[in-house]
Amino acid sequence: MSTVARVKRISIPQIRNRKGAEPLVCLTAYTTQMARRLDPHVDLLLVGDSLGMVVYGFDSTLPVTLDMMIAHGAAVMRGAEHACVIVDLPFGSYQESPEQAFRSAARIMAETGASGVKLEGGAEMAETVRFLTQRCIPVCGHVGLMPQAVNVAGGFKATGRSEEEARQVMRDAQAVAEAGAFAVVLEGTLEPVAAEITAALPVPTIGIGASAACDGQILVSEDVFGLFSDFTPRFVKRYADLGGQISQAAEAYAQDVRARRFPGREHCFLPKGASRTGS
Ligand SMILES: Nc1nc(=O)c2c([nH]1)NC[C@@H]1CN(c3ccc(C(=O)N[C@@H](CCC(=O)O)C(=O)O)cc3)CN21
Ligand SMILES: CC(C)C(=O)C(=O)O
Ligand SMILES: [Mg+2]
Repeated sequence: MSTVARVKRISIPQIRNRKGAEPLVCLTAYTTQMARRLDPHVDLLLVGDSLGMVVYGFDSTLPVTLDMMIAHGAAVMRGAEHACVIVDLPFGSYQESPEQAFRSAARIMAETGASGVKLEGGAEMAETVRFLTQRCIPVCGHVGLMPQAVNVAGGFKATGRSEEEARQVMRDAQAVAEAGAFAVVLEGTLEPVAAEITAALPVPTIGIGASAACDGQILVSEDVFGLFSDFTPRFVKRYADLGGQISQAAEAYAQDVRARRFPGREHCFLPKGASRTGS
């Protein structure tokens, strides 16, 4: 046995056991470098299919492929040692049948080393959630505003406004939890509905635009750091303006190159004995 002290990764049972305890801190990550920065501060990193919109510039998450999710999932795993890493199943990779979902999820597990997968859907996906969890694949549910359903919903719209919608989201959350999901993401859901669902479920709810009543919170990291501005959902709080800093840095670099201020002697490979400071 190794005597070297190593950081042990947060496990799926540890995430599940945080129900009603300290809030679960979650963010998305798509790259190794971002994962490295976030890893010490979060409980869970989600490799979200939102990368289709944030990284690839698509106007929905529908064009995202399983191969893209696997490439980014593996990249995030190379940068994260402490956080539990979960990968989204992309549109078209799981809706057809539990068997299709298993084949896609098994590729994610084997080829990325992530601890579990997330899939969108409620009661209609409960059978699939059970099929995966009974076959060694931890599943996180995702109900309420489901971005892969954008064409059915007619936009990215909050849900739970009518009594009927509220009952639907509750039914969906309970169905996936009952089917074995270790946690359920609640997106774009009115506060009283999110509070009721959180009280009813035996597993943690992770909210995005679903109020402080949830057992945890998640946001898209690029929204949090000011690196994405195509749109800003009202549930986003921005903690930095890295996009503005990149613009300023690019402008400064361009000015330096045009004025021949960059590169300086310290950036050059010089013959032996040449002075770096003199001219
Ligand atoms: N950068 C980013 N952040 C996200 O949170 C996110 C993605 N991308 N891509 C996938 C989905 C899409 N999401 C979205 C996108 C837009 C709104 C939005 O504009 N909502 C409006 C209300 C729209 C309505 O109700 O008609 C808002 O004011 O929040 C919400 C969630 C959440 N997800
Ligand atoms: C925002 C979260 C919940 C997500 O599904 C994603 O980033 O794709
Ligand atoms: Mg997603």
